[in-house]
Amino acid sequence: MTAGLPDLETFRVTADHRDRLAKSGHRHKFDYGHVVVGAGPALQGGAARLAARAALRIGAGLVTVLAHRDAADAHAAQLNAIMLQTYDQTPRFAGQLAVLSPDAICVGPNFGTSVTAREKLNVVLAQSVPLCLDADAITMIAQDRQAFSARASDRVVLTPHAGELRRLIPGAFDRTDCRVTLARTAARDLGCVVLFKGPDTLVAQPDGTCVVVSSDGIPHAAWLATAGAGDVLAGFITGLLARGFAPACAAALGAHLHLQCAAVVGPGLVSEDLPDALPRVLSAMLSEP
Ligand SMILES: NC(=O)C1=CN([C@@H]2O[C@H](COP(=O)(O)OP(=O)(O)OC[C@H]3O[C@@H](n4cnc5c(N)ncnc54)[C@H](O)[C@@H]3O)[C@@H](O)[C@H]2O)[C@@H](O)CC1
Ligand SMILES: Nc1ncnc2c1ncn2[C@@H]1O[C@H](COP(=O)(O)OP(=O)(O)O)[C@@H](O)[C@H]1O
Repeated sequence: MTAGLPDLETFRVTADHRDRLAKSGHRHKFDYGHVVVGAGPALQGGAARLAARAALRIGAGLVTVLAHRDAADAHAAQLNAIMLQTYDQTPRFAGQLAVLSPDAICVGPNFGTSVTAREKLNVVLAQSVPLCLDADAITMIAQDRQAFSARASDRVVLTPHAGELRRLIPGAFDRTDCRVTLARTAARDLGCVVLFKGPDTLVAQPDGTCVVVSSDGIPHAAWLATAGAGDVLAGFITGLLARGFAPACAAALGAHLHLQCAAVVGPGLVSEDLPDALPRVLSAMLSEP
């Protein structure tokens, strides 16, 4: 248990997690899953690219950024291993998504909250694969919570910070400031896995299960308070979803690895550094007996 968070299990990496994170044998890239990251407005693609790079670093076999054609030049100039697919009109977004046939999808990081962004979010919600919904996706869900709850399930992970969680469950914030209660309330009311970000990250499930991924004792964790760190976390989680980790496990393990990356990078950390610290973190973790 963690101080100040009674009755809460602390997330710990197990041998099974390590086995499943490793890549070995004769498997090929398609065996490790395909992540699609939905991107937003043309000149604001950085957050989607951060998520995409994080998903690739955590071992998804393929990662594609799906963007409007207007944004293609900006993305193409900055993507190499990550693939790029475009659509020319919002109605074609669904068709392109079907062609890509992802194993997990991330939407939210600078996705926008326009009418067309909402149409695309609805297409994503209709997919049967695991989803990580962050940032602007959460803001849109908060505007029509009932419709989301009717479609949500525990294959969906929402990753709100405190501002976003308040939008999702404003009434609960009037009743309590207990972060555990807030995370559990959101998971129960929305019917999906909720990762509540903060120095202590909470992962709650609709059945009330809740684990904490604590930053206690992790050097330099406070350097995660920087723009884009959450976008990277969304990418880590989506990559783990594509690799077949169950949503609550993907969320907690993703948050754990995120903290370990901060410890490796240290002071001066910016969000781009986090995915690129993952090889050192994974090498150390996978060589543990
Ligand atoms: N490099 C990039 O392109 C970046 C893009 N970003 C995108 O910018 C968009 C807006 O996201 P923001 O979160 O900045 O703005 P939001 O407006 O969604 O949320 C910020 C609001 O929530 C409040 N708040 C309360 N508790 C908070 C907490 N613990 N952490 C953060 N805010 C808290 C803030 O005071 C503020 O009013 C998203 O689409 C996001 O993905 C950001 O992730 C930053 C980096
Ligand atoms: N002081 C801190 N200690 C540990 N982790 C932190 C701290 N501040 C922020 N984080 C982590 O950094 C990430 C920030 O995400 P978020 O607020 O969504 O930022 P952004 O929208 O800029 O990407 C979350 O994973 C959060 O848990």
